[in-house]
Amino acid sequence: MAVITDQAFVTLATSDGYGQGALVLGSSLRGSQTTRILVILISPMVSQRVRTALACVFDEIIVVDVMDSRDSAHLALLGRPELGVTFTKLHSWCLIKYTKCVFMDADTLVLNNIDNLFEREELSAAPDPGWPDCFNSGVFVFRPSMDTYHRLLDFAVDYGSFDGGDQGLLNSFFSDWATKDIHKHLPFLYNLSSVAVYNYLAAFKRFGSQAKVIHFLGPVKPWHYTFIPDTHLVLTDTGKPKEPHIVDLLQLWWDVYFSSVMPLFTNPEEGCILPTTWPRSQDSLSTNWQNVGQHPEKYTPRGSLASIEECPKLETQIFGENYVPQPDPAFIASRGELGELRCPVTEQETERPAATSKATRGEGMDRRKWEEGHIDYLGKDAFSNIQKKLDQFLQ
Ligand SMILES: O=c1ccn([C@@H]2O[C@H](COP(=O)(O)OP(=O)(O)O[C@H]3O[C@H](CO)[C@@H](O)[C@H](O)[C@H]3O)[C@@H](O)[C@H]2O)c(=O)[nH]1
Ligand SMILES: [Mn+2]
Repeated sequence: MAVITDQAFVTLATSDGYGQGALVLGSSLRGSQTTRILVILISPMVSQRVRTALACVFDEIIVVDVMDSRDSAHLALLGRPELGVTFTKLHSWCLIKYTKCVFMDADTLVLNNIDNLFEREELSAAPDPGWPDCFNSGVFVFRPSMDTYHRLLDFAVDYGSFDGGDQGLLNSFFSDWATKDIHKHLPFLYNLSSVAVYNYLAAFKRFGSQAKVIHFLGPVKPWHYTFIPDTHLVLTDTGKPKEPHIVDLLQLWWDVYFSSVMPLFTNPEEGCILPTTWPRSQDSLSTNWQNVGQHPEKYTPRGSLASIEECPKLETQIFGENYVPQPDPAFIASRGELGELRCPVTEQETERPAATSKATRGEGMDRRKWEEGHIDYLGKDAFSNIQKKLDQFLQ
């Protein structure tokens, strides 16, 4: 299986939590037998322990500065105060030693080989489930280019992002995505958001088994749940299982975590235990995926891990010779406001939703309820209230 060295899957983790997600994503990509390089951008906040595990899964680990939109007004509208740091994704365009890349959020899981995405052009992405004329920025095909990188930063300074995160920015920048070229529309199955279960259950039941990538979009991520290995049960924060299809999706994620990621942490002092084979999508993930909606006992337990290998020595790389990790000083001088995009390292670590302030937690919960289809039409979600919010926003 020849590796194509000028093309890469790229993900991002600015904290250990998202690092866990990235480990599952990377393992699932290995399981899909991809022939592309796996790259992760991390912030200096990611712990050594998680970096060591990441080095077992990813070909290249790159430490980058965190960029933050610090756009609390728009992020509040989204109910996700923590997402300003997703501007850090923009660093992906600096990976110019690759000619083409596929960016994937750390909360995605690959069920089947998706290497054919590299046949697509920049910027190809799937529709966002909340507003399908926008693309979701959790999975997208792009061409690294310092020129595009600087133009994106420029654009961010001039116009900001309508949602405070990278998705708003990228949709404004690649603004003809919705209408210009249908080849740049990836099928929804390449970025099947778990909220689709609530949005359109019938379609999920009809087409869901063909999914290639699951995206655990929203404030509560798979690593926020508790997984009981003996029973393969996923528990929510309230202790009760959620909607059965969501539990099935979470179990897919946890199966990969349990079989491929946990062993990486078994003995961090003496290197880690590597799975001899990554679970292959065809004979494991997909089998379980076909069983979605069935009883949990139909899940095939993952094979046990046979041999112990030394974890490859961690090589944290800063970008290659041509990489410019920050805009050059002249650029900053011409754009004093660029400071707005940066935030000191100590402020980068985002907390899981339970640890956020009461006010923001309230907004997060509202969004979550909304996403789960529990909409308070007569109360706070009444049209008059939404209209008020829209008016405030548009002013
Ligand atoms: O503290 C953080 C937050 C995010 N990320 C990375 O940024 C991605 C996006 O954040 P995520 O929490 O996955 O956002 P979503 O819930 O998926 O929300 C949507 O909105 C975001 C902001 O616009 C977009 O980045 C997402 O692609 C889009 O799906 C993550 O997967 C990570 O790779 C971090 O590393 N650290
Ligand atoms: Mn995401």
